[in-house]
Amino acid sequence: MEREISALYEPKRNNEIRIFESSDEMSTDLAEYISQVSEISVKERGYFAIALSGGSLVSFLGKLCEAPYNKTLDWSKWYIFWSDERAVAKNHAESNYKLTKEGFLSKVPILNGHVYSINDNATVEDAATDYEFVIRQLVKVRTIGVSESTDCPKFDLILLDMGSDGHVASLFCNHPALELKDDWVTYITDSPQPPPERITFTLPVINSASNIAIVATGDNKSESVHLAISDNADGPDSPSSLPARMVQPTDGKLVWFLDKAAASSLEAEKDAFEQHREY
Ligand SMILES: O=C1O[C@H](COP(=O)(O)O)[C@@H](O)[C@H](O)[C@H]1O
Repeated sequence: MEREISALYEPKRNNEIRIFESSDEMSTDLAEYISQVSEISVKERGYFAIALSGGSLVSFLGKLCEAPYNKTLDWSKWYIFWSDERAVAKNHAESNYKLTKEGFLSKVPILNGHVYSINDNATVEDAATDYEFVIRQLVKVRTIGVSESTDCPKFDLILLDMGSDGHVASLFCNHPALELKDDWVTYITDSPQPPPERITFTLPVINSASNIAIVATGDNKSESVHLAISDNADGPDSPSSLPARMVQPTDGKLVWFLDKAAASSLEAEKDAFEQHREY
């Protein structure tokens, strides 16, 4: 059975799909996954540099704020970044900082000095330049690792939430920002979803991470999940029409966290993969 399915579905190296029956199960497994990655990073490097995103992902971080993780994790070694931010004040309803602060950061003992939010008091261009500068300083002292293959920062974990159109961070379909090779952080002023101005990690930075997790929930994301994951999907015509498909770690590992609705278009895979099966 497994052999038959792998003929239908071409596996990609170092990718894994996890499909969950309920939000509660996803939240539980995501907490365990993040906890394991953080413990390995702290053991190997002395730090855990994690980049967060906005969207529904944040609601799945709740279990990390509870026992046992709130007591057992070495929170003093956590360094927090954002894969993208909207150009709004930090107390604005559309701010990714506000979302993650209220849903996660305010509930765990992470040191304030380790929280690297994106400047909401500058133009998007300046905020992107400043953020890249800060990251460069932290790479120099190795609080953030460096990728030997790409010379980019090597975050221990980048958590992404895929939008229904297949965007990740603030990298939108067919946007020129997807082509950037040398910048680590960039800005856009024409986001197809409000607000128009945003700051975002570029693909080289995302793909240089040691670990990338993409969360997608709901049946409005199922077609994009299918196009992003399956080599058997028709289209997209060019990779940039589906940014999530361009997320492919250079040396790291990618894990998809899907609920059943988001996984519902994975026809070939659906029969083959129970929860936590690797492909
Ligand atoms: O605009 C954004 O959207 C995505 C996905 O959000 P969702 O509401 O569809 O779950 C998010 O990952 C990204 O960080 C954010 O800025």
